[in-house]
Amino acid sequence: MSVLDEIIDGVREDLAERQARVSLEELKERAARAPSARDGVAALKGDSVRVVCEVKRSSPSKGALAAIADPAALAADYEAGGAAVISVLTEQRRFGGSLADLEAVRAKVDVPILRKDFIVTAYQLWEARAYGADLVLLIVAALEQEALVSLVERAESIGLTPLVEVHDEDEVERAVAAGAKIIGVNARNLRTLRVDRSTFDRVAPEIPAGIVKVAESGVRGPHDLIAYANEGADAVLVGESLVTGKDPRAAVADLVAAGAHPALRHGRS
Ligand SMILES: O=P(O)(O)OC[C@@H](O)[C@@H](O)c1c[nH]c2ccccc12
Repeated sequence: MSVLDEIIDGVREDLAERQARVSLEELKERAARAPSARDGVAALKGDSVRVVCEVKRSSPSKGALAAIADPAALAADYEAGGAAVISVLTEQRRFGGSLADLEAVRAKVDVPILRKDFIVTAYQLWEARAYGADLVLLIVAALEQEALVSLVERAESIGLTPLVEVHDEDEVERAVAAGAKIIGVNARNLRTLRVDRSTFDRVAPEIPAGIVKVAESGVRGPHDLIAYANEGADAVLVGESLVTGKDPRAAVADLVAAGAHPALRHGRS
């Protein structure tokens, strides 16, 4: 069984527990009271390269990264540094996240928030909205095509912007067929957990113009952002290097400044 399959098995067990505790009706009522969703597409596309900053305590490949006692304070630092979107990992077993983290971050920042999890059912979309997310990650490798199509539609119908994650050319085709407006190319293969930064350059040319392109994983600093931008990235998604660094606010500001350099405006659609 691949790591991805193992993660999803755990996600389904935890999900079943929450579903037994909280009805879909309750979630929908809570979602109706949540502030309306911010525009995820607008946040990720513009003249400068946008920076998505992730709240991530641990990962299957590296184990514990950072304790992050106060995820909202970290998110506020990200926002002050110029983050366009904040990604909150809510998967518990491997990434140490929770919906409580999402709720805490929502209460603190104004920028759009991405719920980063392994979403396999519409119930999780309602959770995302109920706890204040504006975008949701949908991982092509984790979903049958029919499920992907219906989750993209359902997410949009409740105001969420899906960020559809791919690892190769075939998955781009599936993401496009599902109607993705934002495609994230993850340099970390979720089956092997290996990071290969050349993935973006190989896969991004298959993404049709007009779809927002996000380069995910392996960004260590401004030089990686610049490389991804030169390969056509509209945005980058950064976790580990921010949560393990000394000054996340300054690190984000450095990335944002690099992404605002006029020379990078060429080549992006
Ligand atoms: O920590 P990094 O290498 O900067 O990567 C962040 C992000 O891309 C990574 O956390 C991620 C990308 N896709 C995911 C899917 C599920 C969980 C996590 C992820």
